[in-house]
Amino acid sequence: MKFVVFPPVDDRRLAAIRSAAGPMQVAAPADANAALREIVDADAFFGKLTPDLLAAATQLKWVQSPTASLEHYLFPELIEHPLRLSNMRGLFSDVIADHVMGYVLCFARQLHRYLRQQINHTWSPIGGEQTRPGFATGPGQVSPIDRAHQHLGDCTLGVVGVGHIGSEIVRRAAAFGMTVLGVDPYPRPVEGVLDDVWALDRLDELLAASDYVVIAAPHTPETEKLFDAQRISWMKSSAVLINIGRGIIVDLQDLTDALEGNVIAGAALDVFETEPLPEDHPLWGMENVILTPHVAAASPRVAERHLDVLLENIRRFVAGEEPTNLVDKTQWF
Ligand SMILES: NC(=O)C1=CN([C@@H]2O[C@H](COP(=O)(O)OP(=O)(O)OC[C@H]3O[C@@H](n4cnc5c(N)ncnc54)[C@H](O)[C@@H]3O)[C@@H](O)[C@H]2O)C=CC1
Ligand SMILES: O=C(O)C(=O)CO
Repeated sequence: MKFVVFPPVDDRRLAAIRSAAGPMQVAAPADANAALREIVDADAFFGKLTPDLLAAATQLKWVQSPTASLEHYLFPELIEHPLRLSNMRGLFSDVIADHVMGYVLCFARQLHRYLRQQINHTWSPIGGEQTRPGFATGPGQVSPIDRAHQHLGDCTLGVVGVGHIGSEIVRRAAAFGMTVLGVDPYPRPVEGVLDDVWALDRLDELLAASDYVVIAAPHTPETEKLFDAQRISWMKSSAVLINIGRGIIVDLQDLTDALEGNVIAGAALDVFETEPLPEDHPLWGMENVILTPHVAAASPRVAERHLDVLLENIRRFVAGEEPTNLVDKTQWF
């Protein structure tokens, strides 16, 4: 058996790969021509598979993608090929869920607006001029300041795509006392937190009920521009749209128009239809928008987890077992 790694990885990783591969031969070609020669009799591959490499392979059975998302990895010959493909999903679920809760807490407590004020040394409670929220209007009355700051226990968070990342978001939101909803084409309960994940035909119901809508779905032919003007208009006018899945799922122009027209109250985005977001895009200047540059998955643990998945799948391949994170190539996830 033979395993090819291309493009090359560092020496420490290569040593770990060789150790996991045991009796399986490991080739680490230094350039594309060498990779074309090595892949001819390879059984397994890790890295960036191109149409040329696949065409040269004669007995490839398993490929491990280095990324979670596959929209830039798949091509027609690969989809049709009988080989098994596994991806890197699940490595960042906890840290991305933390990132999402960061967005939620900013909007609930207006932290993103107070940060802007802090830069200008401005003391100005959002919602009004009073300096003692909760006491300004007398017992039992809700002051404008109180109204401008949410109680998370009163809020509903709806997740679109309850997979690895979506499940972690559901767990965290529930721990903050939020009501949680979820839709997924393959609904599976999030144990102890959300028994009834809805089928996709209830997406608009989820949108109408949620104060925070979080997109944690992959880019697939079905999710492309899923959030257009019409779908965004199903959301509450007080709601916030959060996207940490893929930028193409949200029509950026429609979202911009919706924010400018107060169709929804805010947005927090880590991924964009165009990355980097152009410098002159109107979203940069909106006070009710939080933008992060595709960093929701960034964490010091990712590199080790990435290697762990690869090594586990090499071990499984050698043992004749199914890889973890197997992908349905026709569905792109
Ligand atoms: N912002 C970032 O840095 C990162 C973003 N991602 C994105 O997050 C996506 C999800 O990652 P995981 O949760 O690990 O993957 P996963 O495969 O565990 O979960 C994806 C879920 O989305 C569901 N889904 C598929 N089509 C759908 C549709 N039309 N509507 C609603 N749900 C649908 C699937 O059934 C699955 O349950 C990835 O595909 C990737 O695009 C992943 C890693 C980092
Ligand atoms: O692997 C992915 O899909 C990512 O977005 C990593 O940031």
